[in-house]
Amino acid sequence: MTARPSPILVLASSSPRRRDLLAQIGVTPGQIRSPDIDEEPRKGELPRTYAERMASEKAIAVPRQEGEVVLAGDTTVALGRRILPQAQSEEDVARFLRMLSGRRHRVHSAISVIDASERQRTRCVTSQVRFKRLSEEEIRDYARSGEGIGKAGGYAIQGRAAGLIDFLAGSHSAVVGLPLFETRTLLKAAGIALA
Ligand SMILES: Cc1cn([C@H]2C[C@H](O)[C@@H](COP(=O)(O)OP(=O)(O)OP(=O)(O)O)O2)c(=O)[nH]c1=O
Repeated sequence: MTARPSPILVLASSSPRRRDLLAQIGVTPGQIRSPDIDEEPRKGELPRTYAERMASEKAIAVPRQEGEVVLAGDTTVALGRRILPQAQSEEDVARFLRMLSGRRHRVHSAISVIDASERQRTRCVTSQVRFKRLSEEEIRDYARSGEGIGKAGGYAIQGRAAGLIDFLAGSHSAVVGLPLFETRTLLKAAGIALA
């Protein structure tokens, strides 16, 4: 019996973080394709359901050729039932941090993999994060750093925000953008060669 060649991995993401996270577990995608989907939450949609739907839709949205495996992800920051979107400006970052200051919030990080036989599997990891009680000066300094712009919830745990976070339960890699344990498991199941 001849061993089947490992399929080509397509990363359906425009996020450099997701590329770096994959590299951390020794995976280099053969192709990177940006998904273009409507990211507006549905009315009353719960944050976890939204994260799963986004990851699933991103995986479906990119063009796929025979023999390719597609991986997509979505990281959603939630305060109760409320979704905090990607911060677009320093003002957004400051506003989100004022909301997050001193209380726990959840980060839902979903991944979705479509394997070469078109089977799609989606998983979601939920982590809890708490910022210390932030002073107005800390909030302004962080917002001014620009780090939180383009990030869900307006912060980056892999950056200087780590110095303001006093509690994390769950998966650090998931908060950054990809739950690496679950990612490895799904990629293995899809036949991607992994160490
Ligand atoms: C909470 C948090 C989010 N983020 C980032 C990861 C994601 O890039 C972004 C969440 O937005 P996503 O919609 O998950 O991803 P994206 O739009 O950047 O990329 P794509 O959809 O093409 O894959 O926030 C961090 O880098 N660090 C953090 O601590």
